[in-house]
Amino acid sequence: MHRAVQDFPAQALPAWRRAVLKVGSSLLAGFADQCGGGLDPRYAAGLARFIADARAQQREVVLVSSGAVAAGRSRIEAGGNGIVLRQALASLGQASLIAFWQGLSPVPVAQVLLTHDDLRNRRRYLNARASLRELLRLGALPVINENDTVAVDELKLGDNDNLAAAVASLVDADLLLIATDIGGLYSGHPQRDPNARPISQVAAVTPELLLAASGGAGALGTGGMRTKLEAAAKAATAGVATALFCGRDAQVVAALSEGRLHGTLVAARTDRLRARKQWLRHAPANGCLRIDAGAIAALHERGASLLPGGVVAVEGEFRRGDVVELRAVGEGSAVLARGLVQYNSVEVGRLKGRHSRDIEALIGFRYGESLVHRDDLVLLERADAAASPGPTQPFDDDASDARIGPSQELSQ
Ligand SMILES: Nc1ncnc2c1ncn2[C@@H]1O[C@H](COP(=O)(O)OP(=O)(O)O)[C@@H](O)[C@H]1O
Ligand SMILES: N[C@@H](CCC(=O)OP(=O)(O)O)C(=O)O
Repeated sequence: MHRAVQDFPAQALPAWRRAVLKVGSSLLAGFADQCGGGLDPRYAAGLARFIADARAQQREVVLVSSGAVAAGRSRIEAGGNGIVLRQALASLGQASLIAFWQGLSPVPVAQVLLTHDDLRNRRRYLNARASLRELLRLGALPVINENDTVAVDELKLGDNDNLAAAVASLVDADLLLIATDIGGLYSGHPQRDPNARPISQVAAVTPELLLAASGGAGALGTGGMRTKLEAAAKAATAGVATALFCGRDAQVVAALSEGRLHGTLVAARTDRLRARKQWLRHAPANGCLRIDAGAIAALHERGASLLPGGVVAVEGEFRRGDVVELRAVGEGSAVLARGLVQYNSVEVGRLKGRHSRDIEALIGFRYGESLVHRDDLVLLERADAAASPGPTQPFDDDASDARIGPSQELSQ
């Protein structure tokens, strides 16, 4: 049965500025005839060109790349497919995988290994996010893989499709691109079901679709189309659209740079920011920051991040990555905003009222200039604020106006 990318007519790729591109083993490995089973650049080169084109268009790409196990297999004689063997092979192949992408990338590549546990833990999640943002700011290409050596059972995301969806949410991407060895999603297994039809657009990932995609992976991949659809469903919930396409077809890959997709587009179910802010609105808070009038105006009028200078008092005990409420000074004042705090309560206690350039001098390190970044902050309507529970601790009268920092502290 002939399955071709022509099954998938061109459609517009949603506008994007930051994307996560996932490249599966099926595109990188398995051409034993030419590469002794190691990594083969024949398809990866086109994808690397797409990444370079994106950079030239002032866009950012984070790469999630499989292929470590396949690369490991080419370095050592080992039969079988057991989990411990795969972990060892991933370890043997990971350095080659990074070297492989570096050989194709005009900019420095950076290795990032993650597990599910890293992304479930709010502090490690924030740390990973900050590192990835910094890598992008520096102009590097982050190349992410699952940390297979330590990832088993509940630590494991299990497949890089789901890892890519988690990363898309982690880095606030507006698009998830999944390159694989088939044109897109079919209504049945494309190699086994003669009646399988191509599906160009998916408005919602239904159980029926998941069933249609459950026919298993190709010879080299792990998840098959099912994990790609599961990943797309997760991304959709986080407000990110997913494009599934054939990374083996040079024209399909080149068309992406021009905003055309030949493949399957899974729509986002909500706006990305709305999904995040919705979560923030309802997540339980562990503390409260009392902020001054300058800070309140900056948050409302300029959509600013909260810098230390605008904080007057700290209430409750919280850790980096916890949700805190922002309130004006004064008993009975309503919750104005909620957000993820970048420093713990002791650190914020030392930083309050001070200029952000002094952060390192005051606490010995620095995660960034803001206490609550504007991307991690939701301003509440009056109705939300009224519904919020009261402060976790009584108002701290020790905070004197004399310690309030300059309002120009609240930048961005
Ligand atoms: N409904 C379906 N539509 C498309 N592909 C499917 C479907 N069901 C199963 N597949 C299989 O999924 C494979 C892609 O997944 P996989 O082998 O895991 O690749 P990767 O290494 O890119 O993750 C396809 O080559 C195809 O054989
Ligand atoms: N972490 C493994 C990849 C696991 C995986 O999801 O593979 P794939 O289905 O090819 O994307 C590796 O690097 O080999």
